[in-house]
Amino acid sequence: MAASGEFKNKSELRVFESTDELATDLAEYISQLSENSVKETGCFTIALSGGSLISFMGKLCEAPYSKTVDWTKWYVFWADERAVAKNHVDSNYKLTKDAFLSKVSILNSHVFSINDHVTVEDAAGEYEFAIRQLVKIRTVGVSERNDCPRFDLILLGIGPDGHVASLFPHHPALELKEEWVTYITDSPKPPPERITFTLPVINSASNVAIVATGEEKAMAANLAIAGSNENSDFSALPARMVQPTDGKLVWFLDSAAASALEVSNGGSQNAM
Ligand SMILES: O=C(O)[C@H](O)[C@@H](O)[C@H](O)[C@H](O)COP(=O)(O)O
Repeated sequence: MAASGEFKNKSELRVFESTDELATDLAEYISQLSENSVKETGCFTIALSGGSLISFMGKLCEAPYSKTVDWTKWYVFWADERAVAKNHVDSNYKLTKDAFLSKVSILNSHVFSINDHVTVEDAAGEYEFAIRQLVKIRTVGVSERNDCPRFDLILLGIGPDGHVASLFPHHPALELKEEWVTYITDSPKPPPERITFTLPVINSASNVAIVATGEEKAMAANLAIAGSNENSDFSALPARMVQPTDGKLVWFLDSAAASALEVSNGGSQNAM
């Protein structure tokens, strides 16, 4: 690890010289969270995003994790999903299945993908209903603060514009307080129709990890992590609004994505 830093708001920054190093540390981080959660609650609930993030899950499919992780206790969700057929090249389900799910022994009945035969609005409503049922039977934990589902880990990517999941700058979806899952039909990043977790759900997670690699993410990562409070328009950068209430946020950056940050080695920094 090239550098790391703890911030006042309990978030942590990990910077890596290479994406291979990042993927190795990410696998260890996820494996550890899985082990702790299975010990505590008997299961591990993880929500994934799309994009390059999934390519960094490959190490989890290799030794030692392929053998040490108790995959039968995993429950997999999507923090956002495109409203396309599950076998479509744009589907996050397809992306995750090809790169990860097809290589580990997670039970099919523990994988919760969206209904791709209905409208995006209905898909969002059905997805939220399914999660509400799983909270009722305590498969998914619940936040004591606001009855939101409390996922053990939500894995997010970040766009050059600072979007996370399918929550884009200045979008009304950022304001939602009651809904757990919503839908958009105007995504600036194609395809246009998507479902997405809302911020209350993301910020109710026990752990959130944001993974960013490449120069094109450097500005958004810097603004989100070290942006000055003068720029109080948080809605301009959804990634800055990821502040888990009773959870921990860890940033995984390669050196290119961290290139706009001045992070002293191991030093602490004022974050957002
Ligand atoms: O479905 C999506 O498009 C994603 O969930 C989205 O939030 C993605 O994670 C970021 O856009 C980063 O994508 P890249 O890492 O591929 O740039």
